[in-house]
Amino acid sequence: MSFLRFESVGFAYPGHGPVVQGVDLSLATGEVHCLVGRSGCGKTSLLKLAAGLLAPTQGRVLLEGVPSPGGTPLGFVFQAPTLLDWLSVNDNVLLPASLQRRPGAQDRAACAALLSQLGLTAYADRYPRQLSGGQQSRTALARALLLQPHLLLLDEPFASLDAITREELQRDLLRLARSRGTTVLFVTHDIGEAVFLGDRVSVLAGGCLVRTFAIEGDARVRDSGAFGAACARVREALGMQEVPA
Ligand SMILES: Nc1ncnc2c1ncn2[C@@H]1O[C@H](COP(=O)(O)OP(=O)(O)OP(=O)(O)O)[C@@H](O)[C@H]1O
Repeated sequence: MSFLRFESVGFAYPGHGPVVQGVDLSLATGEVHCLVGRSGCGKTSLLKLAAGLLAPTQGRVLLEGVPSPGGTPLGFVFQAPTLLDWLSVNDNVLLPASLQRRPGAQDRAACAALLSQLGLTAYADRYPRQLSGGQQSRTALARALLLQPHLLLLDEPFASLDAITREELQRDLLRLARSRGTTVLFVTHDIGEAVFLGDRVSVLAGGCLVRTFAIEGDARVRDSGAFGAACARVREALGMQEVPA
């Protein structure tokens, strides 16, 4: 059984034409799947359909075999870190637990472990305005992982970061997702980011899934020829022309 499955999924916002059409896609448990596509092609809408924040107007979205949202715990990281200004890093990360109950020792231990794994321990008592962009993104990632979600949905979470910080966070994300067996659906505009992170990369255009590529072996190693070739295949599927120097 696939972990997350889109079956002939279509979606239209009320009073508008379709923004997602005929999407068939299955993610295996623990898979990191990247969605790339031009602005407005329906990536965020597809993430929201996976989360059950939108209901398909055609087809169905199944999470662990039942229509989403079912009982599967999931985490969502948005493009902007969306931290609460008036809460410390520690309390921002604990928020998903605080919304359900008074955080207990187990929640605090999970929070401390995530802060440590993401290099944030020294910043636990700071407020979001006292953090760099990368630290804010790490805090948002820690918060999304607090309740050990089975599915992590990320909508261009590192888009505003500089290249060095972005690469560090990509590695942090992969390390944490792999060690926990978390299934990840990651939206990005950045082809290199998609090829580096994804076990598979899907290309979305005009709300339709046009191609899915498996990324294997050396294709995951940045600067390798195979990585460049995989990026070129994705670029071609996006209909992007190579511009001669
Ligand atoms: N609430 C809404 N009501 C009507 N149309 C919407 C709504 N939200 C998004 N859209 C439209 O749906 C289409 C797909 O939007 P979506 O946000 O899914 O695209 P995207 O690929 O994530 O874009 P970007 O990369 O720019 O974030 C766009 O044309 C957008 O204008």
